[in-house]
Formats: sequence, C-alpha cells, structure tokens
Amino acid sequence: MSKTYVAVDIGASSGRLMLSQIKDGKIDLQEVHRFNNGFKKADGHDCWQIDQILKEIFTGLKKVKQLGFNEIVLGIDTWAVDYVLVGMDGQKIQNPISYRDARTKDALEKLTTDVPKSLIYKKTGIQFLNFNTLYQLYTENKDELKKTDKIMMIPDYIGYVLTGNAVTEVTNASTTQMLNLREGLFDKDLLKKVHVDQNQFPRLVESGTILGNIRHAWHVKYDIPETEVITVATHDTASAVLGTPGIGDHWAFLSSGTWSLLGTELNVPEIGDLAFESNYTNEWGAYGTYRFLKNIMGLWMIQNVKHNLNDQYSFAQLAELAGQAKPFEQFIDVNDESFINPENMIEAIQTYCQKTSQVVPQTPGEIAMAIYSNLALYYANELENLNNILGYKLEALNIVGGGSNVKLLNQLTSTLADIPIFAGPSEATAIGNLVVQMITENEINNIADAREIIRNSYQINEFHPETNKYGDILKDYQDFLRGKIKVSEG
Ligand SMILES: Nc1ncnc2c1ncn2[C@@H]1O[C@H](COP(=O)(O)OP(=O)(O)OP(=O)(O)O)[C@@H](O)[C@H]1O
Ligand SMILES: C[C@H](O)[C@H](O)[C@@H](O)C(=O)CO
Ligand SMILES: [Mg+2]
Repeated sequence: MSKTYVAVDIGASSGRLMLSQIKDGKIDLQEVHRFNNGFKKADGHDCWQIDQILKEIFTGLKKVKQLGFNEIVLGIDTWAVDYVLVGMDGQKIQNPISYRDARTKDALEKLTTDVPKSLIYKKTGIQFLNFNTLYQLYTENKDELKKTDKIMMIPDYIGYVLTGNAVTEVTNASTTQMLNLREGLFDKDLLKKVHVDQNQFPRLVESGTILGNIRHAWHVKYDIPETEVITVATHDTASAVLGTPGIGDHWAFLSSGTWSLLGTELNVPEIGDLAFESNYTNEWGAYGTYRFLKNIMGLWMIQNVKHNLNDQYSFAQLAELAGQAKPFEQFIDVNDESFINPENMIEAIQTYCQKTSQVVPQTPGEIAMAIYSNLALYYANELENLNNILGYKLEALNIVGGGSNVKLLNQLTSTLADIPIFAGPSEATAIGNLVVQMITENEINNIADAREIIRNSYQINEFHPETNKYGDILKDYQDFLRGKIKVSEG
C-alpha cells in the first residue's frame, strides 16, 4: 500500500495542496485545497503575504486529515529568488518583498559596474534578471541584514516554520545567482559584495533530503496529520521540469504559468559565449542536472489583463475570445521591461503599440490574441536560439503548467517553431514535487521511471505544425526584435 503524499505547490498567482498515492502503477492526484497568491503594498514595497500562505497550508492540511489521512509525507515548492530575513529570535524580521518590487530597478547595473557580468556568469552560469536574490540583497537595508541570523528562501522558510529545521535547497539557491558552479557553494566574492556572511544562509542540501516532522506545537493548534517533511526540488520550476513527461529525443520543456520558462535539461552546465550573450541560465536541477532555460514574460500578462477587466472573463473565455481575433496584428517584445509590473497591463500593451506605430488592440479578444501570438513568436525565436547554442535540434516541446491548457497558444507555437508539442500535465509542478518524495521513500526507483509513470498517468495532448500557414512571420518578428524593422518610436 503506497504512502500518502502531499505536494504544497505555491506559484506567484496561486497555491495548491495536491494529495497523491501510487495506485496500479499510476500517480493519482487529488486537489485538496487551492488559494490565490499575490503581493500587496506594505511600507512602500510589494510584499508577499507569507503568514496568509502559512494559514492556507494549515487549512489544506486540516482538509487532508478530514479526508481520513492521519499520516502523510509532504514537500514544498514555490517561486524563486525571494527570501525571508529571520532574526536572532528565530522570527521573521519583515514580510518578504516580491521580486517585482521596484527596489532592484537599477541594482543590476550598479553592481555590475564593479563586478563584470562575464565574471558573474562564469562563476554562476545564471541569467541576468535584475530581481535575482544577488541584486535584492545588494539593495537590502544594511541594518536589517545586520539583525539577520538566517536568510531563508521562501520554501525553506515555510519548511522551517513547519519543522523548526532550516536548510537551503540547491535548486532554488541557484536562482540567487550566488552559487558557484565549480565549488557548489555560495561564492565568497559575491557574498562579500552584498555584505552577507556565508553562515547567514542555512546549510545547502540536495533535493530529496528529509527535513523532519511537523512540530508538535502545530498539532496542538491545528488538527492536522502526522507529517514528515521532505525537502523536494523547492524551486517550482525545478519541480515542473521533474514532472514533465519528457517525450521525444532531445526534448525541450516549457513551464507555462505566470512565467514561461523555456529550456532543456542538461547533465553539464552550458556557460559558453553564446549562452552568455543570449542570457540563458543554468539553474540547478534535481539529481545533478541543470535547467538550461530562459525566463519569458509568460501568462503574467494575461493574468493582469484579466484583473484589468475586473475578472469578468475566465482564462478559458479570454482564450476563446482570442481565437476570434486575428493573430500577428502587431509585434510585441513580450520581455520588454514595461510589462514587468505595470499599473495597468492593457494600457502598457496599448502604449507599446502606439509608441511603435502599430495596430493598437482594443477588445479583450484582440488584447488576448496580441499576447498569445507574440508569446508564440517569442517561444519560436528562443527555440531557434536554443538549437544554435546547443549545436543540435530539439525534437519535441513538452508544455506543462496552466498554459498547457491554452490550445490556441500550443498550436501557434507548434506551427511557428515547426516542432511537435506534447501538452500536459498542467499540474506538473506538484507532480514533480511528489515524485521526489516517492523516490526518497523508495516507492519509485529514479526520475526516468517516474517520467514513464507520468506518461502513463496523465492525458497528454499533441499539436503538430500546420505547414506554410504564416509565411515569413517569424523572420519578420526576429527582424523586429533585432530592431531591423525600424518601427518609429512614438
Ligand atoms: N483553462 C485554461 N484556459 C486558458 N488559460 C488557462 C487555463 N488554465 C490555466 N490557464 C493559464 O494558466 C495560468 C496559471 O498557470 P499555473 O497554474 O501553472 O500558474 P501558477 O502555478 O499559479 O503560477 P506560477 O507560474 O508562478 O507557478 C493562468 O494564469 C492562465 O493564464
Ligand atoms: C523569478 C523567477 O525566475 C521565477 O519565479 C521563475 O523561476 C519561477 O519560479 C516561475 O514560477
Ligand atoms: Mg506553478
């Protein structure tokens, strides 16, 4: 009889507790609790509501107990780069600040005037995003840092609150852009640059480390199951990759949610000049792998449009309305910084199109199609980049996460990139979280076997290129990105 496993998977837009057992050679999956996530302004910063997240986790665990499960194994994964400062009293000093907060706007530029980008990349192999932990700590209040006993990444902090044990799990630690690839430790020079002592991070551990049991005090306060916590691949994207079915030779993945993380799994990091110049990253994966990928703005854009429209449309309705609009009416560099955290995404998209003298999308369908068709173009362009950097052609694209539900986006991407697409499971992150628990508990042998079980457990939808459908639109987009099509700056 399989043990009972719970994945706590918290993305930037939503969190969920997923319950699972292995039954007849399949990983069954039951959503027990889902909640919205997001940041709110506090003391002038965009802050995550970490205490509310913990309350939601306890609510979910109570529901697990009410379903009759008195003994479980649990793993936690969340978004990357953000952290909690924990004081000498073991309590958080402040609410964690979101990576989308404006505080790091100029940090990357300032830090890299002293420390060359080429040196940082050679040390870490991590992409330059101005919200990486390195730049957040560079701007951090120095008095707060002096009062800090431990800097805990978000999922590690949650595990610490639940069990009292503090670790730093490597897949998420790599997103700090402070882990030295060769040494496998926090880089001393980069720590010094941001005035952090290496003892201020808890010890580094690999995915699959047993963290401990939920503290008795929580059982007294909440009616929850006896719970052993395992430190899984705590960066949600690392778990998403593990939960990817891995269909095709030289397969690529697209973890499609708030962000679109497009890449492939490597056994050695790729930090050559082409990778550096294309700003690709080598985030650490589980079991000694590397996630060679690029961050693409993703469905964050649609999430904001949905809110701008007062949530009168579901995501499925927006996708349906998009299908009634024409694709490629305008070219948009979806990674333009104006889309990182605008007051109003619809206005940001319309302003971008006005400034570049292009057709301005007006209706919800036109706006949604502008987003989807330009995401598809961006994906296709980056897949060409990936093939060029790697020196071989990626044969299939596995799309997982909520975005795998968007048939329109999947089909556009397949045609533009001329690649077969295998879409699903949408809850790959939770599934990847679960398989590390099951491997640690010796119920699954290894990740290759886990992916075979995943392929047999979930519906995977296929999409194939529609030949000659859009002519040279990708080349025109690439010229636009490279600035060759000089759309006049309005
Ligand atoms: N049925 C659907 N139709 C269209 N879009 C959908 C559908 N279901 C999910 N989505 C898209 O998936 C997105 C959420 O994806 P997902 O649940 O993977 O993100 P998350 O886990 O909440 O956040 P993160 O990406 O930070 O992990 C939604 O913003 C929406 O755009
Ligand atoms: C900021 C990170 O790059 C981002 O969170 C991404 O890695 C992620 O975790 C998507 O959920
Ligand atoms: Mg997610």
